[in-house]
Amino acid sequence: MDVLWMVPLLLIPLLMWTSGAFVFYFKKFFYVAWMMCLALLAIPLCILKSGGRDVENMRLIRSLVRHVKYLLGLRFEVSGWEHLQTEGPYVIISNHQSSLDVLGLMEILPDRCTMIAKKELIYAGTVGLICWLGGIVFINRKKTSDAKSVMADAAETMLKDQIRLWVFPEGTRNQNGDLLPFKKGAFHLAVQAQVPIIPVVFSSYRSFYLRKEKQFKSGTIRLKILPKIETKGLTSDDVSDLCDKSFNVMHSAFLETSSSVPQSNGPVSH
Ligand SMILES: CCCCCCCCCCCCCCCC(=O)SCCNC(=O)CCNC(=O)[C@H](O)C(C)(C)COP(=O)(O)OP(=O)(O)OC[C@H]1O[C@@H](n2cnc3c(N)ncnc32)[C@H](O)[C@@H]1OP(=O)(O)O
Ligand SMILES: CCCCCCCC/C=C\CCCCCCCC(=O)OC[C@@H](O)COP(=O)(O)O
Repeated sequence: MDVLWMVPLLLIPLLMWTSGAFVFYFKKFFYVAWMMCLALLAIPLCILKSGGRDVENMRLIRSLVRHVKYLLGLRFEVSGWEHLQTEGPYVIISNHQSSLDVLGLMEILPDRCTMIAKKELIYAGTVGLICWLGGIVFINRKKTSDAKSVMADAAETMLKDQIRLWVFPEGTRNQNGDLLPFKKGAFHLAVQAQVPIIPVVFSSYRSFYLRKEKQFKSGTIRLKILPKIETKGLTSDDVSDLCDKSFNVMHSAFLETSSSVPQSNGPVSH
């Protein structure tokens, strides 16, 4: 009889464990904490290897992050690898749904490639420091003139140091099931440096990850690398057309890959 009162006590954690919201918070917390720990490990390794801020550190960061997808029950299906076989600098543009995008980015990140990010990221503890060591270019989105001049410098550095840059042209995270209109920075950057743009599309996360509904199941993400778009000979007058053209190819690819995303194939939590 005495043990009967323990039944609800045992049921509560069991119910929490099987509830979607618990799994959501647990996986989110684990993801952030694990990335923070990995960054802590990466910091001394990067400093020992390159002595400080260097795009080459991204190789090490990439190799340390690759296993994280397994821990979260995520799978990537990549297509269009051949489009990344382009010599020299280029600008990669992709849609941006969540901080989980970092996992897909690290799946396909080419050598000598770093990112453009909001400046607030530098304050994200060990992750912020590893972003700085990896050569990430920080911009102040609230001050367009500052952001433009940082990106103009980045165009010069790309050519001088043979660096590739990954930009999220939506300018913010977006999980509304479609793409946001693109900001122009990525296209000015590519035109100023006269380098090609390689569009990359992540399929919708909505079949396994819903922030508002607190759902984070196992799932498959399709990553589609699209053919490069040349910018040789283009000027700032062509930026709007280039932006529209890039949006259109990515939008079609987003709708196509997202409609055929397989449902979760790992253990499903409700
Ligand atoms: C082991 C380790 C574990 C841990 C491992 C961690 C790994 C580390 C992974 C990190 C991963 C990072 C992930 C970060 C993800 C984000 O931080 S996303 C947010 C930051 N990124 C961005 O915002 C990029 C996209 N934004 C842009 O490009 C925007 O254009 C800018 C530059 C911010 C400007 O913003 P805006 O003023 O709101 O934008 P916009 O309407 O485009 O431009 C206004 C005018 O300026 C003009 N303009 C814009 N840019 C330029 C330019 N560069 N030159 C000349 N004119 C320009 C436009 O043409 C426009 O003029 P009109 O054509 O209308 O006449
Ligand atoms: C205040 C700085 C941001 C706090 C970040 C918390 C620490 C994150 C720790 C581990 C996650 C590892 C991946 C880190 C890269 C996440 C990049 C990211 O997704 O930044 C958000 C930015 O794209 C758009 O921001 P907004 O949605 O416009 O706002």
